[in-house]
Amino acid sequence: MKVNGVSYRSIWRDASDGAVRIIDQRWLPHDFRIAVLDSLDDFAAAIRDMWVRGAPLIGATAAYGVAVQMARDPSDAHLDHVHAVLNATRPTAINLAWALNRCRAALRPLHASDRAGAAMRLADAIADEDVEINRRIGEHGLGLIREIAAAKPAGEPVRLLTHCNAGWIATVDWGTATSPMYHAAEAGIPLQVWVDETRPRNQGALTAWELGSHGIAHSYITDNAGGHLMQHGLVDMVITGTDRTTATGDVCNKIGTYLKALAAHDNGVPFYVALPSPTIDWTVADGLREIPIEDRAATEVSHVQGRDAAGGIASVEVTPAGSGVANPAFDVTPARLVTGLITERGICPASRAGLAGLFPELASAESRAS
Ligand SMILES: CSC[C@@H](O)[C@@H](O)C(=O)COP(=O)(O)O
Repeated sequence: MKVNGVSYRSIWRDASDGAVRIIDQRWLPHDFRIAVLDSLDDFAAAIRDMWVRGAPLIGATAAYGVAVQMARDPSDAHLDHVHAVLNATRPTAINLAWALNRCRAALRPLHASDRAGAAMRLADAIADEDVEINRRIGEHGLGLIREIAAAKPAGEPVRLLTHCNAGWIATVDWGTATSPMYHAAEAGIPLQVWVDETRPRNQGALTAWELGSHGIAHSYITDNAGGHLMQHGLVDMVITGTDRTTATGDVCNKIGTYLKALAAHDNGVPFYVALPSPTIDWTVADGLREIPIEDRAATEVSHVQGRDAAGGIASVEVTPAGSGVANPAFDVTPARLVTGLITERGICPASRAGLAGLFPELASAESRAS
């Protein structure tokens, strides 16, 4: 997608020098900076400390991390070491383990001298596949938005609510929850997007930055505003992303998603989740009990980062000295609260049968493995 009129992906291998570059998301939406990832420490820090973030982008970054490392030392021992280091960076988004396992399984049978080239081709393929998956999610989600628009007086906007940033910078391109929005905008359907701020890290500001860059009307709202807006009939549909969805359709996503799903359920507002297939964890049946929830630093809650009056980026403390702080970063929305899953193969109910119907080969591969 575009930044100041120039097309970017969130991660890419630069044709000029072969280096892996990322949009360094720590400074957005205020500063657009690009960083090079080179050492294993760089890749691990980039994922752990959220220079890159969002489940699909975490997976693609890990794949490029493996590729760069295979050019340095293609041994079995180093492959296992890189897998272990990167896999330990963030526990909740399944795309990380998915990408690392895929890389290791593809590289292990190869002679060491063939691994560097194969690893880089695979990382490029994972990135390209992500773009295509998200484009297709956008096409399927567009159908839902069209239906809502068709039931409204001409010109009245479709009002969507989204949580966190499941936008193009959370993926390689397009985004998951935002892809239907970009497709709707291209189709000329007027939109009004309610963007949850998503404390503590305010990823909603990233979503607002993205939508603003593409001319999509939006309002940045506090996390607690969504229920009120739904009660007053001001939300036609909720679309969120997901960091891990179980084989039974439970959806793990950024903390606060569950409360939005409850409010949507109470108010009869459809609650859809944009789900790329690499985000399905076929090994998990009960999201609430089985998905590890990332416990992040207290400073993310006690402090807020933003632009100060002098134009610099500053961090200020909001909690009183001595207060305890807890920071669970994700929650699980039970499948019963999810109206549907928008995947690259179409929309299905949030259920084992729904997912297996769209992805029979993945569902059966898992049942063979277990
Ligand atoms: C397309 S991204 C889906 C999710 O990864 C997104 O909604 C989210 O929760 C991101 O969390 P983050 O902690 O910023 O990585």
